[in-house]
Amino acid sequence: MAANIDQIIVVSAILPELSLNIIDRYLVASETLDIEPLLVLNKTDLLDDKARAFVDKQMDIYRNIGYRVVMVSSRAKNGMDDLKAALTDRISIFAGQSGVGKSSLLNALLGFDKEEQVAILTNEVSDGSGLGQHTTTASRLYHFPDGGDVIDSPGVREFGLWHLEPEQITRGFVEFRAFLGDCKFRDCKHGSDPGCAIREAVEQGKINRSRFDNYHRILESMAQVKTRKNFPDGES
Ligand SMILES: Nc1nc2c(ncn2[C@@H]2O[C@H](COP(=O)(O)OP(=O)(O)OP(=O)(O)O)[C@@H](O)[C@H]2O)c(=O)[nH]1
Ligand SMILES: [Zn+2]
Repeated sequence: MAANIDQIIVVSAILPELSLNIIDRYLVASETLDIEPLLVLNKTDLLDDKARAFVDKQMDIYRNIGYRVVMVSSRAKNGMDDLKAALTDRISIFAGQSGVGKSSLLNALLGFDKEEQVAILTNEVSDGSGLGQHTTTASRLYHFPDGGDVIDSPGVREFGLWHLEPEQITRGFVEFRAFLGDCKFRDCKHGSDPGCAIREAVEQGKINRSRFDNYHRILESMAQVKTRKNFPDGES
């Protein structure tokens, strides 16, 4: 599947919440799959000047490490030309937390009418798992009227990192790579280890602290999942 996909459209929005931790998770997944991500911030119609400046600054964290960012509103139809341009001639998949507006964006981009929207919704409900592991629903390929394609399958919209090794998580933070060989100890965990080049880069402002914090949060949450798997209590 991954072989056909050119880019992962990572959709986020200020509502339900703007979570950089979740963005970082999708970026790690994209980097591990070696598929270029595009960050799309939807619902810009909800931002006043102050909120917009705040969100823009958060997105700078990602622009500064080479990621593309597009700000849109599927409701107010702002920024949609930028998004269309990024989708042209490429096969994309849309990913992101529930409620950020993936369906709204796809419907707007595909020019779907109400009846077709109903068909897609029905398709989604039949999935149920949300994890993509037991998905029987077939993926569909849609053509955007202005060029480009999207592969849509409920299963690939929200994917997890649980199957990754800690080293893959580390490599998934692209701006860490330049420093990785410089840690004093080869098995450095990039925490409070002495001579950690990653932590030093954070202290020198070369790596953003929020990315560093999220890196450790992701590792911690994975360690917890692994513990639960090794010591199952009851059914789960
Ligand atoms: N204000 C505002 N609301 C939006 C915008 N786009 C979508 N919404 C609303 O956000 C809610 C969620 O939109 P969906 O398109 O269903 O979100 P989704 O990401 O597909 O959610 P799941 O299907 O649960 O994965 C709906 O109430 C939409 O009307 C936008 O640009 N601005
Ligand atoms: Zn280190």
